[in-house]
Amino acid sequence: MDVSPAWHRDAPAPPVRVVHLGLGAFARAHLLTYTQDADAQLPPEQRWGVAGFTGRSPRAAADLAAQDGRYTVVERGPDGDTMRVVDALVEVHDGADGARWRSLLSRPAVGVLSLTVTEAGYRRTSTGALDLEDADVRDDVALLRRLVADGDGHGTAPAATTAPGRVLDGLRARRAAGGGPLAVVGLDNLPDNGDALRRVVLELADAVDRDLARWLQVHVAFVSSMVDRITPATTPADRAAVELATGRADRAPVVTEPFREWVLSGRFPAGRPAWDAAGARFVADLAPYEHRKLWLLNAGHSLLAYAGPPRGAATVAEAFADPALRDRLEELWREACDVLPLIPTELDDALADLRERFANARIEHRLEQIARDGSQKLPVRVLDVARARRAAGLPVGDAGAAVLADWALHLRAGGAATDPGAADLAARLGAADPEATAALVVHALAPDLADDTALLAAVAGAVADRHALTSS
Ligand SMILES: NC(=O)c1ccc[n+]([C@@H]2O[C@H](COP(=O)([O-])OP(=O)(O)OC[C@H]3O[C@@H](n4cnc5c(N)ncnc54)[C@H](O)[C@@H]3O)[C@@H](O)[C@H]2O)c1
Ligand SMILES: O=P(O)(O)OC[C@@H](O)[C@@H](O)[C@H](O)[C@H](O)CO
Repeated sequence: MDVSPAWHRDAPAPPVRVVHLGLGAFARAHLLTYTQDADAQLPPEQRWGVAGFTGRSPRAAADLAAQDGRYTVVERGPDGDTMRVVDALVEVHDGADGARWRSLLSRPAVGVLSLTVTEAGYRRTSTGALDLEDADVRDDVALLRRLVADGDGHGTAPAATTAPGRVLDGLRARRAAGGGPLAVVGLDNLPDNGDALRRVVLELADAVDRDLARWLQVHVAFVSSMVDRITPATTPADRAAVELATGRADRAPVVTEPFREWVLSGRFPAGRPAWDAAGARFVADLAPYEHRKLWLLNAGHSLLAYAGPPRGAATVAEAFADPALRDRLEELWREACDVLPLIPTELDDALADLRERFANARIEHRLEQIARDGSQKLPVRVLDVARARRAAGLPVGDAGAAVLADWALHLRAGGAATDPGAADLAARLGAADPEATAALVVHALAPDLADDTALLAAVAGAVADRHALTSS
């Protein structure tokens, strides 16, 4: 594809050493800025160039290819914007390009495979296992069995469909080519995302070829990471603002907040960018960091996403400015802090940051975006807190229970249209009474808590309160 002269590089592109799946807004605002900053002091040939593949639609690849992978990151603070061009993305491809995917992942020089494919992209059941009943997963099993049987290293075969399928296909090609060990890094909002990936990829490998599964266990390190940077979907107004400020039409800018955080845990057997030089932290125990992020920021987002729209709010900042929602949010945060094993000052600092970040009205983070796929998000944002409170012998958190009630109402109002994982539940909710609604919701999201009478009563009570409000 012809690259517009406005986007020509000033220096040669670095070699590909990271392959990334999921070229969404977040990867562009987070992984790629950390990688660029990590490489800043190195000559081009020693840098870690990133090859990006789209997860589903080819659109982001087409937009970015026209700019040689370069794009503008707008850091939008409460008082103004700063803009920078990111150069770390050196190749962009449609994820359906199986041949290029296999070829890059076969190279010994590629040391990292990273992913941002959304929570739903892991294709897990409610127990965290790979959903082997999923039709796309079944198709991937058949494709991968054929490829293993053919001994096809790169080939012209079509790409796998699912993210676990693509990861396994790339690793299969790497093994066939003798490409050596590799680190696979998760950057989605899931606790222990590296382990979640390991599980679905290994379960898929078991279904495809046991030898391949054994090779993975020895040669592939799955790295978990907690990632944080609020990055809404880019709007036409964002693109217009970038063109006005830079004089250059950008088809793929991202708008993000100034704040960013990355904490990783795991091994990198084939090296990695010096992300620590850019502020990332490497720790032995990631759990407290990811719980802090998921139980405070992400759970808070979900609360606002389901409770905000019925009160007229469309964005995080609008919902955060509503005193009633703000009270509920502070209560939700107290319930989570009760079971977060961090020192009080660290929690206070995180909450102070969150209050500032949620209040940033210049970041237009739409609640409808956050509300999608609640069936995948609420288990790790809200139900894990309920579990932790139960294990600690603490009373059920009413603010957490109320999020589940609001979600049930959101599904009844058509929310399952953007949450395929909740379609069955939404069909069963119908006109169920509060007790039946609570039982259905808790059973769908956390079967292990289905006998928790206190939780069921709290959710039913919150549903009844909402019914009373709408019928009064
Ligand atoms: N946006 C944020 O503020 C933010 C912050 C922290 C973490 N994250 C994580 O990053 C993920 C992506 O966020 P985003 O803002 O880039 O979203 P986005 O909608 O811009 O991009 C989503 C990406 O995931 C891919 N994808 C979607 N569904 C998929 C599927 N079923 N299989 C494979 N790939 C799939 C898409 O192709 C796209 O590349 C989030 O779901 C979250 O887990 C986002
Ligand atoms: O990106 P999602 O869809 O997993 O969730 C929406 C938000 O809660 C989330 O993106 C946050 O903005 C993000 O996790 C901040 O780091």
